[in-house]
Amino acid sequence: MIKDRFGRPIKSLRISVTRRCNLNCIYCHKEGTLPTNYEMSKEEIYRICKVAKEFDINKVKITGGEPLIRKDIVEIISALNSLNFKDISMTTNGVYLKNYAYKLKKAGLDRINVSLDSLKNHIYKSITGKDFLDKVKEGISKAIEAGLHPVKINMLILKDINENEVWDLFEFCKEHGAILQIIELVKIDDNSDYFEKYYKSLDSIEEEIRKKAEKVMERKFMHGRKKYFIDGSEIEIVRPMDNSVFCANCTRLRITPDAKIKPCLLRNDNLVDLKPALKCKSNYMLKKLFIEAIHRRSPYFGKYKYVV
Ligand SMILES: Nc1nc2c(ncn2[C@@H]2O[C@H](COP(=O)(O)OP(=O)(O)OP(=O)(O)O)[C@@H](O)[C@H]2O)c(=O)[nH]1
Ligand SMILES: C[S@@+](CC[C@H](N)C(=O)[O-])C[C@H]1O[C@@H](n2cnc3c(N)ncnc32)[C@H](O)[C@@H]1O
Ligand code: SF4
Ligand code: SF4
Repeated sequence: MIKDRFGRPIKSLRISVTRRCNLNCIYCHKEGTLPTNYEMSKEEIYRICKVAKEFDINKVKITGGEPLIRKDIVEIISALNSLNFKDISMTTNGVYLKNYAYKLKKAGLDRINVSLDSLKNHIYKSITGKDFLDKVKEGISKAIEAGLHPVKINMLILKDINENEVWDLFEFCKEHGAILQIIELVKIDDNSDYFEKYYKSLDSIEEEIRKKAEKVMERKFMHGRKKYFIDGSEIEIVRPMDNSVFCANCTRLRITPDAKIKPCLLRNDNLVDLKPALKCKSNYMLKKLFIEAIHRRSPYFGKYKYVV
């Protein structure tokens, strides 16, 4: 298992297959990617994943923009499935999920995360810009029916907007057999005004959850995130902001839609462009660039941020 200079093993690849999206969430970090017209082909994604497997990277997450906007998304999942990853997952806004759930499962997708910040139509619309709440709910039901497991519901907490909906969303997840994932708003250059206005620390929410929990677990190789077990259901908490423990346990390498390795969500000064190497027949250069990108990783929050 390959490790970076800070002893962090590289266990998963997080691939943004597009930057395009059918929603317009006000807070969106677009996985930290920069605007581009280039979108990797299915073949390029496959080749990058094949090289990742050679480094013992056994988990892959497909994200966006919105991954279900790509016409060839089912073929992409099939191609990855042929590489025998232990875990293929996707994060989606769920708008197109109803039609895709069975096809994705059949192609080899193991599990799915669906973003849903509110169960109220007007709030959902004010966050995403679109009136698609019912479509997302239908998508979630189909994903569960199709056997994608687990289905996680991503709820990003915004002050004075949806902070009082945690327990409604928890009940919704319980009814559907899904896991609730509560997410802290992350600041990026593009959302700093929004951040000042709507950032909410998760301290009080986590404390409330902790008091109700029968059991707590830590995902050691996933940022040390905490999972709380309540009434036969689960809540996972994602708290990246100023969190050196989160970064110290970061085991992901990211791929941008324009075929660059992105060592950290919050940086764009250390990208490694794979496009020239993708033009070569052999994978030799690709492998060298993977090693270079792993070498460029450093925990963003904590004392090592500026180590080069
Ligand atoms: N700062 C930071 N945030 C991350 C990182 N990975 C995921 N996140 C955030 O975590 C939230 C949930 O991401 P998802 O795409 O649902 O996936 P995940 O929960 O990270 O991964 P799985 O548990 O494997 O499904 C999103 O807000 C992501 O931006 C990371 O490496 N750094
Ligand atoms: C960037 S989206 C891409 C996948 C898909 N379009 C979706 O919305 O699920 C992936 C996840 O990042 C989360 N996210 C977006 N902007 C964020 C921010 N500023 N802070 C924390 N999480 C964010 C979203 O809520 C979503 O769950
Ligand atoms: S659906 Fe996902 S990618 Fe699209 S704007 Fe919302 S968070 Fe961003
Ligand atoms: S180092 Fe920290 S901020 Fe950067 S990707 Fe990893 S967990 Fe996220």
